[in-house]
This record gives sequence, structure tokens and C-alpha cells, in this order.
Amino acid sequence: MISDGESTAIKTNMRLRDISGIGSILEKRLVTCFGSEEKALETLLKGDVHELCRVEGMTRKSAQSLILNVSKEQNGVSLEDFLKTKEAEALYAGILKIIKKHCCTEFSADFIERLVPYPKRRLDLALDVREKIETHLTILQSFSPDEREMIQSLLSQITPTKDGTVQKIRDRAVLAFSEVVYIEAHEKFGSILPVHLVTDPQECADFFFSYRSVILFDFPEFDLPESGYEYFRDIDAVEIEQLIPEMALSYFVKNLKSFDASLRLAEILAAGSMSGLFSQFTAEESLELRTLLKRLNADGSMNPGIDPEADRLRNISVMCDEILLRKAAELSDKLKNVLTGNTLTLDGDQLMHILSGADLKQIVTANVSKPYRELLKETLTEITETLSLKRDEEMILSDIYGDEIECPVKLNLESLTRFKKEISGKSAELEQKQKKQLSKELAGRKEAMSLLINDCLEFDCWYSAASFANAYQMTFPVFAKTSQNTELNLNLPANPENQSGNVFFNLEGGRNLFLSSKYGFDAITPVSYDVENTVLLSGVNSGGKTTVLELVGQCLILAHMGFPVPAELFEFSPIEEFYYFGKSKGTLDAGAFETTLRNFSIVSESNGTERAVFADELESITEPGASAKIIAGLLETFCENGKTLSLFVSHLAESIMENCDIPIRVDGIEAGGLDDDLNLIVNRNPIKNHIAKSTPELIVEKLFLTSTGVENAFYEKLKKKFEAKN
Ligand SMILES: Nc1ncnc2c1ncn2[C@@H]1O[C@H](COP(=O)(O)OP(=O)(O)OP(=O)(O)O)[C@@H](O)[C@H]1O
Repeated sequence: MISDGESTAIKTNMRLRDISGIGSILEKRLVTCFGSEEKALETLLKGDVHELCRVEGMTRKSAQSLILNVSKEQNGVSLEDFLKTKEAEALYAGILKIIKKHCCTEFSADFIERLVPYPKRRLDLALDVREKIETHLTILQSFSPDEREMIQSLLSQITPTKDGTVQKIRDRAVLAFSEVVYIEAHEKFGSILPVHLVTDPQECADFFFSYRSVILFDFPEFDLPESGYEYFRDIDAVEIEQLIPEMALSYFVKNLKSFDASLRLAEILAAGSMSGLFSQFTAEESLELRTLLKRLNADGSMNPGIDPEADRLRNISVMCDEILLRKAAELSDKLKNVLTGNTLTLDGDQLMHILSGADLKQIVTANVSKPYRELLKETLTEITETLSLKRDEEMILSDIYGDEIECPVKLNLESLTRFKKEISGKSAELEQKQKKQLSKELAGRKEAMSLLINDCLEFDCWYSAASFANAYQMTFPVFAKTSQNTELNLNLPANPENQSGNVFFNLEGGRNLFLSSKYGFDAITPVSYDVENTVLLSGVNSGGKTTVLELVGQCLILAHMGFPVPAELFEFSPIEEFYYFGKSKGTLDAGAFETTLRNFSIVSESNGTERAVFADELESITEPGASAKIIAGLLETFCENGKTLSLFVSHLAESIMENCDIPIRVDGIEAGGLDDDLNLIVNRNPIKNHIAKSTPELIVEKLFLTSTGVENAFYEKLKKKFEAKN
């Protein structure tokens, strides 16, 4: 990541077309997307993958590789300068994979992928990385495990900011009285609000009826209703956000989760004596802003709990159907009781009326009218109390159960609709007021929020590196002070005792990262080992030779990246190039064998470049006899060169030594047999100047003891061969 100061300095002499991977088409697309070449360069220098993905045709992968090309251009080094073989790259990729598991955001995962090991000549860059990780490790270690978990969970909710979107509003409209204002209003608000041209004020009535609220521009004076509108004389003086608070709030709605998490994070970090890390906000300001944002719902509506009146109206909307139906049922029951306890005595006139065609229902209704009215009044009072209705609302509900007496009692749908419209109208108006208030309070906070998000994302980049280091109890390596890096004046942390100028490493308590990540840190036996110039490592099958080789490779790569290493101590002489030759899957054909030898011939060039060359069972590339001769030749060349730290793992130690004309140190990993669980008892620490015997019979014995049936008979046969030989 590049600071603004740095990017300005580079901007002056870097052009888009200087960057490898940018042709004329991409150059045009970058400029179109960011508005200018300068802005496009700024985005590339910032390493903002998310922003770059806005460019037509750009994928995350291509954005990443472009950013890498930029830093290559800028620093004068690339990944390939240090990692010289495919297997060295694979080792590096394996390490990145483990580091990335500690990233909480995609943003930091992208960032980690762009961290590279630097050759000795640019160790200054690795030291910048180291400084950042050290700082973040101190921050991380100042928090308790619970707090760390909380920080990670908050970070994982943070994403780069997105622009807000506002859905077309349908319950409000703009009315313009002249064509000029109409055109302007249409341009300004047409994408969100319906805009109508009204030539005759009389037409307004329809709009007042159809929309919950209307916005009038530059209207002639006429009889306006008491409420339901906003009036503005001058359209030019009206800010869109003022009229449509949804616009101003949409940015906050879109990023709500991310903002809330980032503010909580800012609070935690500020409280944890890390003030100044997120300069925009103090803990109090973060809390204040977070409280403001709590008013907003993820769907853009206002949350309950802010205004009691809004809550009352919301409660009515939610409850009214259920309450009114329940009360209708209760009223029906009560009416039934009245009717069943009632007898109707008809007098002569009433009988005459019935015989001349009068409705019996009318007579019954008249008879129970009084008790029904009383029951109805009682019910309406209960409804008013339950829903906390105001006088005007209560009035609308007065005929909710109709004028006629019916059993069962039915709801008057017309009255219900009028009631609901009244409540939702009041509610919407109030919500609109709340939104305007909130948008006023949030005005001017947009920039600060987007800076805070950037800070949080950048924090995750280094925090994830620190959390990786912490998880594997890593320590920062000690660089040996050789004459070359003294010249570089790097002020490297070095052990003054080790100034021989030789290429070497000294590892204590190292744990292979791949094994620790797979089986758990505590399941791995720590290994100590030191090598100077050239060493051949022999040992039992499954003794841990590859594991040690890989471990030292991991330490070298991480140290050159500026990272701590998975060991209690790792002291080493920095190198320019790292060659790693992994175990070959089998004998190579003539062509591939020739290519491998060519690779080694490049490495053997003695031009004063410090290198590390690690090879694992190179013998498998060709026949054993020939392999021993070749390995012997290679070891002699590297040993004489003096600047190549070479560690070769092989099962052919004896034959190799027979072919060597100069003394080469041979170390060994020994096994002492099988334990009760049939595992090899191995001393994982290589013994110096000791050829360890390969012990395939131990493996055969283990297989014999752990198998059954035909398989077991097969292993028994092999076992007997060893016994016969002994
Ligand atoms: N330090 C260690 N701690 C715990 N387990 C280990 C350690 N080193 C090696 N092992 C275990 O032993 C297995 C074999 O290790 P590794 O492949 O390094 O042996 P090797 O000597 O290279 O074997 P081979 O000669 O057969 O290729 C590993 O996969 C791991 O399970």
C-alpha cells in the first residue's frame, strides 16, 4: 500500500503505458473509468483491486497482476527475481494460502497475495513490511482472546463502500406550474419522483388525492389544503437531498453493516490505547455516529425505538387487523348472550305489521338495540385503549362494526380502509420527518465514513499478517551482518557474533508451517538445525528430511518478505536468489533431465550472488549410480563457490561421498525403531557429521503389523527378505 506522498512522487514520472500489461485499449478503459490518467495511476498505486474491477473487462486476477506489475516497475524487483524455480514458487504459494486464512476481508486477502519476498538488495522493502507487522502484532497482543475474536468478527463484516441506490418513490410527486420549471424538475428529480406539469390549479385536487404528499414549485397562490404538501418558490435553491432524504441516506443504508462494524472497531481500538490509528474518530464520536446509524434499517426505513409517536402508529398498523377481528368475535359472543337470554313478546300492532309484510328483523333489532349500543361502546373503548388511539382515529373507527346489528358482527371494510389509510399516512409523514432530521445529522459524515472503511480494510491487511504470526508463535529473524548488507546501511537487526561473511542459517525450535497448519501447532516436534555453505542431509524414510528442508525454505521466504518465521530463532545470511528443487515424481526422460542439468548450470555460475539451493532427493531424476555422481558434482561446485547455501536431501549419502573429491558435511536424521503405536521413533533434529542409515525395514515391519489378509502375507514376505539378509 502506498501513501499519498509516495504516489505523488511516482505519478510525475510514471505513465500508464509504461506498465507492462497495459496496451492502448486498457489504457483507454482505465482513463474512461477513472476520469484521467493521473486518477487511474493513483488507483493502481494504491493497489485498490475493488476499484480496478470497475474497469470494463477487468477481473480480480487481472487487477492483481496489474498492481503487481506497477510495484515491479516501482521497486525494480519482481517475484521471479527471488524465487527462481517453480517449486520455490509453490512453497511461497503454500505460505500465502496459510496467511490468507487469517484475513477477514477479501481486500486483505488480495493484499497478502501481493506481498513478495525481496532479494537482499531490496531488503529495505522487507523491513518496511516488518515494521508494519511488528506494530500490528503489538496491537493484537494487547487484546484478550475474546477481544481478538470480536475484532475479527467485526473486520469480516467490513467491505469497500458502495454507492447507494434509491428506489423510485411512488407516494410523493412534484407538481410544476410552468413548462420551464417542469423541465428542470424532471431533470433534477425525474429519476426518483413522479413529476407532473399542472396548468390549472383546479387539477391539483386529483394529485392531492392520489399522492400522500406533493411538492409544489413556484405555484400561483390558491387555496391549498392544510397539509400534505411542501411548497418551494425557487427550484434552483432546493437541494435534492433536502427534498428526498432517501438520497442522502441511501449511501449509509447501502453500507450500514460495514459502517456499524467499522465504528465499533474504531471504538475498540481507540479504547485499547490505539488512538490515532483511525484518526477520523475518537471513541465518543464513533459511538455517537453509531447511535445515529442505529435509527436506520437495512431496507432504508426507520427503526423503532426512536420516536414514541412513530412506534405507536407502527404498533397500530401491525396490530389493528388482529385486534379488530378479536373484538368483533367477542362482541358477537356478548350479543349472542343477550339474544339467548331474551324473549320477544309481540303486541297486536306488531303482529298486524308482520302479517302485512313487515320485517321481523327490524322488530328484533329495535328490541336489542339498547344493549347492543352499550356493548358496542364498551368494545370501542377497549379497542381505543389497546391500540392507544387518539380522538380523531377513534372517530374513524366508530362505525367499524357497521350501523346495523348483525350476528356474528362483521367488520365494515370501508371504515377499516379509511382507518388504515389515516394511520399509514401519519406514519409515513412522521418517518419522512425523521429521515430529514437524520440526513441533516449525517450530512458531511460521508467522507469520514469512507476514510474509516479504508482504514479498517488496510488495518485488516496488517492485522491478518500479525494474527498469522501470532497463531504460529513466530519470531522475527535475525539477519547476519555481512559486508554487503553493511554497505546497504539497512540497520538490520543482526547478531554481531556472526559476521563471517559466509552463507548460513541457524534454526532453533522450528516448526514446519504446512504441518502445523494441518495437524496443529502442538502436534509438531520443534526442530533445530544449522548449516553453513554446503550440506548433504541423509536419514530414515519418513524421518522428516523433506519437512526440515521445506521449513528452512519457508523461513527464508518469510524472512525476505519481512515476516516473522515459524521458529524460536532463525539467524541467516540474506540471499539474492532462492532455488528449490522438490522431490521428483520419478525418473525424468532425456529432455527433462537435460533441462534440469541446465538449471543447475545457471545456479553454479560464480558471480558473487548469494543464493540458496535446496534439493530434495534429486537421485530420483535418473539411475542411482549416475545420480550420485551428478549430486557429488553439484555439491562440489556449490561448496567451492562459497556464496551458495546448499542443502541437499538424499538417500544416497554413501555413494555421493564416494564420488566427492572434496570433503562435504553429511548430516543425518536417525530412527531408533517403532513405538507402541507403530510410529517411527525419530530424532527429528539432524545429527551433524553423521550418515544416518535408511531403515526401510522399519516401514515394512510397521505395514506388516498394521495390515491383514493378503496384504499382510505380502508384507511378511518382504520382512523375511530383510531377516534373511541380516
Ligand atoms: N518435526 C515433525 N513433527 C511432527 N511430525 C513430523 C515432523 N517431521 C516429519 N513429520 C511427519 O513425518 C512425515 C514424513 O516426513 P518427511 O516427508 O519430511 O520425511 P522424509 O525423511 O523426507 O521421508 P522420505 O525419505 O520417505 O521421503 C511427515 O508427513 C509428518 O507427518
